[in-house]
Amino acid sequence: MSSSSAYSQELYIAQLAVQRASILTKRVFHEKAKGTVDKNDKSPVTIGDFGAQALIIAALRHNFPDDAIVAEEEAAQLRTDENLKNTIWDLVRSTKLDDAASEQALGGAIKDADEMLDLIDQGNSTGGNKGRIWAIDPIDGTKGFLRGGQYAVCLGLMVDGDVKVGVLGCPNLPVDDKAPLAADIGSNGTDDEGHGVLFSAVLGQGATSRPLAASSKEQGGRAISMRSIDSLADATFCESVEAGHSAHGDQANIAQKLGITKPSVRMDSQAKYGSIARGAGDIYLRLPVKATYQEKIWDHAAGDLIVREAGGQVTDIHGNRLDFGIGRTLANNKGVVAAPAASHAKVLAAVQEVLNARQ
Ligand SMILES: Nc1ncnc2c1ncn2[C@@H]1O[C@H](COP(=O)(O)O)[C@@H](O)[C@H]1OP(=O)(O)O
Ligand SMILES: [Mg+2]
Ligand SMILES: [Mg+2]
Ligand SMILES: [Mg+2]
Repeated sequence: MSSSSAYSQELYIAQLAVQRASILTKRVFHEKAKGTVDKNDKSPVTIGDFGAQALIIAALRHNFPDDAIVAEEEAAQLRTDENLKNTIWDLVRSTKLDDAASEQALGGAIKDADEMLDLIDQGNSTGGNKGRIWAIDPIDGTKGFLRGGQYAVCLGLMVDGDVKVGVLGCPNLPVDDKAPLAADIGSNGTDDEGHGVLFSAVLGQGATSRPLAASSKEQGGRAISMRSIDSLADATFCESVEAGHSAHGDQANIAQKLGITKPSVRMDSQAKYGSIARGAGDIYLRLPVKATYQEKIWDHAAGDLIVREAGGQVTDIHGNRLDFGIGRTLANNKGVVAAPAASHAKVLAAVQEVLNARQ
């Protein structure tokens, strides 16, 4: 991609920032006891989540000081837990990109532990449809991360509510775009040889993948696209591992209506979006379980763009595009239906039949 393309600098920095944060998450998995602490909402959050968020925000602040940031985590708990703060600080200050120039492009090291906490808290924007806003999920799929399954480091840039740049680091997905999705992908051990992929997209410029471990200087990547499926019966669909995050029963009924016979592939995180974008699966269904749950923008911004730039369509269960411009959540949307553009209407029709029958 030429350096004069729109958003080339944002893409470059976003890719490096996600690469660096992924190095930290892998270190946490391999080196640290993967202890969890309870957030108010009782979701598991590890030192990896805080550390990755600090590194990404530091990179954004250095390069784009005026941009707003919406990020999942906040530092309040670290301010009262010296041990936890120091553990994370040790990791953060010692995690660098291999290439000195790339590390420099991200602004280098954070000054001290207090600056780290302040950086983490700079992800507190309320979002909206004005100006430039980054959305960060430092570890999406924390449960997958903890069990050695799928997780993703997620970063998206929205401008006036529209996602323009999306980057997903998936340390435990196969590098090979053509690798079939294994049934055990939700808990396939470790991020060893042959694993680790970085998905990227810029609006109007297509989607790419490249090895996450590629030298951080390397630009570009391979173009990826969704599979064109002649018959939906041949499709593979992806869904959450967690039954509480999407309705497995309804999704099975939808698959049956579409004539799909292959079992669903269950995996955590936005790795689902990346997988279908490169044709390793075809459809991602996320039907609401709880009517009141509002999806978070950082759980979808990068994946939504990557799938659409790879030839897919992404809507909610009502057929509306995801609206990233109204705050930290997708309050205007319910659920997610992602499929190849040519098949999306059929998939959506099956979704609606099943949901209507539910009432
Ligand atoms: N009730 C819910 N319905 C849908 N998604 C949820 C729900 N509760 C949490 N999530 C979010 O879903 C994402 C993971 O989705 P998946 O199961 O597809 O991997 C996580 O970011 C998780 O948020 P959190 O990080 O706060 O746990
Ligand atoms: Mg979480
Ligand atoms: Mg998440
Ligand atoms: Mg998260």
